Amino acid sequence: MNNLVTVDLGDRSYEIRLTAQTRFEEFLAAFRTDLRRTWAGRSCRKVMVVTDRMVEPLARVFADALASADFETRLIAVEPGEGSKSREGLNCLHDALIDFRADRHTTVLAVGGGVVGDLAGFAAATYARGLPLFMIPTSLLAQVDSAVGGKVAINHPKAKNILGAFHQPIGVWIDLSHLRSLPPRQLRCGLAEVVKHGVILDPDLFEFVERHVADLLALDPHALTRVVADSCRLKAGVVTRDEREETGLRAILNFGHTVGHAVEAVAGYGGDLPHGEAVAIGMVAEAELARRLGWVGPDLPARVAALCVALGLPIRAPGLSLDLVRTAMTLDKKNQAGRVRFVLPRRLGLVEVTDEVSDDLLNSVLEEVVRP
Ligand SMILES: NC(=O)c1ccc[n+]([C@@H]2O[C@H](COP(=O)([O-])OP(=O)(O)OC[C@H]3O[C@@H](n4cnc5c(N)ncnc54)[C@H](O)[C@@H]3O)[C@@H](O)[C@H]2O)c1
Ligand SMILES: O=C(O)C(=O)C[C@@H](O)[C@H](O)[C@H](O)COP(=O)(O)O
Ligand SMILES: [Zn+2]
Repeated sequence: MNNLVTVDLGDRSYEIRLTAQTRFEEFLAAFRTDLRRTWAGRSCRKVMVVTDRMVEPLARVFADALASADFETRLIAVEPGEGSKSREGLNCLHDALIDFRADRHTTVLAVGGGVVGDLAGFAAATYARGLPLFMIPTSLLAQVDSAVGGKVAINHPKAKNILGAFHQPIGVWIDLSHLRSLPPRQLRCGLAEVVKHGVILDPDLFEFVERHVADLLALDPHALTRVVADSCRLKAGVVTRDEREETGLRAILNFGHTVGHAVEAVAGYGGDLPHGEAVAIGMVAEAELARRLGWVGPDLPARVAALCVALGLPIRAPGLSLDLVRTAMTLDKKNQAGRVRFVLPRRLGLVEVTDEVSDDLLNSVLEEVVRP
């Protein structure tokens, strides 16, 4: 087990630990260490384990390990998929916490992908004004992105993640062996966010993914370790400097997401366009916007598109309504004074936030995205 990275946020700092195979004594020791750092966690005797039905068997193993270490545990499994990141899903967790007689010393343990992490995290942020949250991300997307940085949320039917909070975990436990059961399509979704990290911050990471597509899709441990470790470090570096997206720095993590979140919302949560695929479509569209603005030459959008295709990710969302996609963008959280903002590349490894994309330019790029 390696301590991968410390997310340095003063008294809310936490460790991201990476292992190739969980040893439960090590997990329990790390969990206890992390609990001791928080006032509520110091007296924690109860743990609410939140998972989804696909990941439930794995979550049960962690719940059993905690029970054998004298924690009173309760496990709740939501339906898998984006549809659970909803007000109904949140109600279900709040009801379970009430039923469990959770108090402010009860810890929420999220075991699952980004949906479980965001949903359980928002339940933890809102119950009794904030419970300690520990994350065990089990999808690649959650390991490289969503378990890091404290954004927790549910969706509104019209806007992704619009009901949410910043609520940092007290610890993150990443076990690469959990990826063995992950469906290949979900593995690809995680790689989309890795490509994003390469484009916004790290040309070496981007080129590494270009060279190791087959290894990554085959779950080669060295290739996986590299992309998970680099992604966590890169994201932690951004989050420590702009935790709440106040200075604008954190917004760079939203490359591909202005278009991505809009097409995801219009396609319908729990439909056939998971987040990672929507991000791939969004990155290709936004790289093309940068080209048409003269910010980059043709090479960068071509490489982003080629890499997404090589990874088996879609780069178009044929048949979606352009009008609905435009309307969804009006609810993007980065908007200011009614203007839609984009994170666009200047070169590989460098991006800039802009609201200077004309309606005509945006429409012409989106027409290609949605063309049947
Ligand atoms: N908070 C953030 O910073 C942040 C960052 C990126 C994405 N997100 C959010 O994350 C969500 C997407 O996360 P995701 O891609 O993990 O989707 P997900 O949570 O729906 O997981 C994808 C599927 O894989 C299954 N699964 C997960 N781990 C598994 C495993 N080890 N073995 C077998 N099956 C497994 C799940 O049950 C689910 O069916 C979106 O809601 C997105 O908005 C949040
Ligand atoms: O952590 C961030 O900040 C991100 O933007 C990471 C994104 O990959 C992630 O999808 C996040 O949930 C988007 O945040 P939002 O504020 O645009 O909802
Ligand atoms: Zn994302």
